[in-house]
Amino acid sequence: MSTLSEVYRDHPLHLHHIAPLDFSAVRTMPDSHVWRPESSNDFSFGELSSSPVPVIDLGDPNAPELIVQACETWGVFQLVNHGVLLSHIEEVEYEAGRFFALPTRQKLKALRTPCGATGYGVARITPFFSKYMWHEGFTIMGSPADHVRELWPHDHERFCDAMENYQKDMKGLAERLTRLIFDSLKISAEEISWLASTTGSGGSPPPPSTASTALQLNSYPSCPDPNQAMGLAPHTDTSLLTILHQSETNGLQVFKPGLGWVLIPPVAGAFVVNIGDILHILSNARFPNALHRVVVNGSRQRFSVAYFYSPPTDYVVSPLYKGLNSGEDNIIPRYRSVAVKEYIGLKAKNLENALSILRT
Ligand SMILES: C=C1C[C@]23C[C@H]1CC[C@H]2[C@@]12CCC[C@@](C)(C(=O)O1)[C@H]2[C@@H]3C(=O)O
Ligand SMILES: O=C(O)CCC(=O)C(=O)O
Ligand SMILES: [Fe+2]
Repeated sequence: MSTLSEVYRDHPLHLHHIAPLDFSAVRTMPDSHVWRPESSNDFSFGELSSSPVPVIDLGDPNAPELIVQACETWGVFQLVNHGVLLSHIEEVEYEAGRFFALPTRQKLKALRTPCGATGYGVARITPFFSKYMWHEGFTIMGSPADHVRELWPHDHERFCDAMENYQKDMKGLAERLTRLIFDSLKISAEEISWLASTTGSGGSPPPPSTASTALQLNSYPSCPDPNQAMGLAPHTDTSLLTILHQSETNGLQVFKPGLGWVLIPPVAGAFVVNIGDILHILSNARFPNALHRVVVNGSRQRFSVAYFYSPPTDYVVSPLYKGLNSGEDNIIPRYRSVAVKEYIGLKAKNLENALSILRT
């Protein structure tokens, strides 16, 4: 089976000639980065909406129902009391900050290779937009050692340990959430045999989990003209689900039909969990794949860390959710089946039209 980085390497976007702007060197907005000169008219009142994205306590006995409800109405929720050590979150934020604070010529040593998916660079969705984003990223799949060894020859282990510990934590949490959501959708255990079992029965060790995962460090430098910039353009994630930690600066917004762009304010210690394209397909469109974007700030740099969790690359995704009541049985599938790696290829060519290509 191919790994996630191999699959992304098979679908290169030729971003290698695009390096992020040297944000520390600019005092005015280069035209290449100016969005919406016609003013901020799509920052609708949704931002001031009185119905915020739900904040759910994972220790609450009603958490499963609350999560499914949030998945249905928003495709996104915030999660507190999730059991992940605060020190692990802080270490990742600290190391990410240390990386992005390096001088540009240092960061460029970690620049993604021509077809590579990992390392320093612009967002993968960049070629689909005519303007550049006010953003720099660092993509990790497994160990980041090869990218950072050169930057800190005597001291790269701290960075690597923080990223690897955090990925372990995220994997555990993602498995827990996936199991909870699939149980609620009455999707049988055989259908998700790829999910590591925590209740290894009969003394046999649980099967190795082969989920596809990636970690993305995001930095949005402070911007001389935030109203004309875009931190991260509107997109949905390619994952089953994404677990995001944002620093204490506002910026993340989700699009809710009928409401507009709604701010997801940072809540101390919370994760933002959002539904990606793959769970949207698996749920037969019962759960929306949350469309989200990031706006930038005039005085503060913003950071976030996103963990993308998906089934193995050769897993065939199909609408498994058939309705909860017998009357709803045999609901018509809205999408045709698609292997994870095939879907990544469709997205590399078509971005948000990838889903409509699969529509039955
Ligand atoms: C596992 C993933 C998920 C990726 C691609 C690959 C590594 C980097 C991820 C992101 C991170 C930034 C937004 C996004 C839209 C982007 O441009 O790169 C994400 C994308 C996706 O969700 O498709
Ligand atoms: O920075 C954020 O809050 C969101 C990042 C994001 O959407 C992503 O990495 O896919
Ligand atoms: Fe995203």
